[in-house]
Amino acid sequence: MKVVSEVRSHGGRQLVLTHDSAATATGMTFSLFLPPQAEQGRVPLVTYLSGLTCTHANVTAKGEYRAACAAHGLAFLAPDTSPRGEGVADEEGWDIGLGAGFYVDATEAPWSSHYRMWSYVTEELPALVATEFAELDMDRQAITGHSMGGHGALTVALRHPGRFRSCSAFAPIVAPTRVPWGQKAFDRYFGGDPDLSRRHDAVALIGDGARVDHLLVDVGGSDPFLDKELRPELLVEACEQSGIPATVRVQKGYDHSYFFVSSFLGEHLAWHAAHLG
Ligand SMILES: N[C@@H](CCC(=O)N[C@@H](CS)C(=O)NCC(=O)O)C(=O)O
Repeated sequence: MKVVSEVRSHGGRQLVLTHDSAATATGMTFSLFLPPQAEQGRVPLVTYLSGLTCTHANVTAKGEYRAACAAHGLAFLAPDTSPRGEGVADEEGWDIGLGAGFYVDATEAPWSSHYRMWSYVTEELPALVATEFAELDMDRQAITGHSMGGHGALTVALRHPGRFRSCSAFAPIVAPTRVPWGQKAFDRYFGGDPDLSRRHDAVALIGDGARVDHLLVDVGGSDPFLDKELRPELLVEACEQSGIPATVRVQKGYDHSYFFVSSFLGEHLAWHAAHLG
């Protein structure tokens, strides 16, 4: 692992790091913010999964999370959204391939050789940061994400009961098997395999019995993707039917951008901090 950059911010350390990933068989870059409290002892970790077209850099530059992380003593981990580099498959369109890994392990060629973002974010990256940063308390973790990353956060939390004390999301794709972005991705990455697809669909997972303790979700009322791609009402219905306590808020006038995410990320971090103790 190599440090690409390190800067002081809000009394903490904002790092960008790179390493060779066994999961994706590529180099991978991620960012990690360590709050000032990490200099005195171990701090909880919030993982943030980004949306379509993003790298680690979008939230790191535009997420405005550092003040809240420093106030609450939270570390903030932001991985990339796909493998990149020579030999990594891509296809025309920003909703597939590079920047659009959908947090799954692809089974179909040509994607399967590198697109293994599920293994990367659920196993390899947490193990790496746990080894490299003794100041992280991996028994106190939370997860959140935006859009495709909201889908990632929900599915990762639902399939790892007990690992995350809290899960939240911004404008998540809640039922990828039922919307164009998800259908296109699962068609390419899984050849449309219905069982694999179902295991990466938050609403379907809840229907099949997966649970989290509680959820906090914000969506923008003026998000152009709301009705066609995000469909938060399906998550509300699934949570009502399954008894998952969920706060799903429609934020009037907000769109899908980082102007929306950054407006509520501080509130989400305060909510995570309350659960992380
Ligand atoms: N590129 C698409 C938009 C894709 C998009 O909105 N991506 C979101 C996540 S789903 C994002 O965070 N984009 C990067 C950014 O705003 O920095 C378009 O032109 O309509």
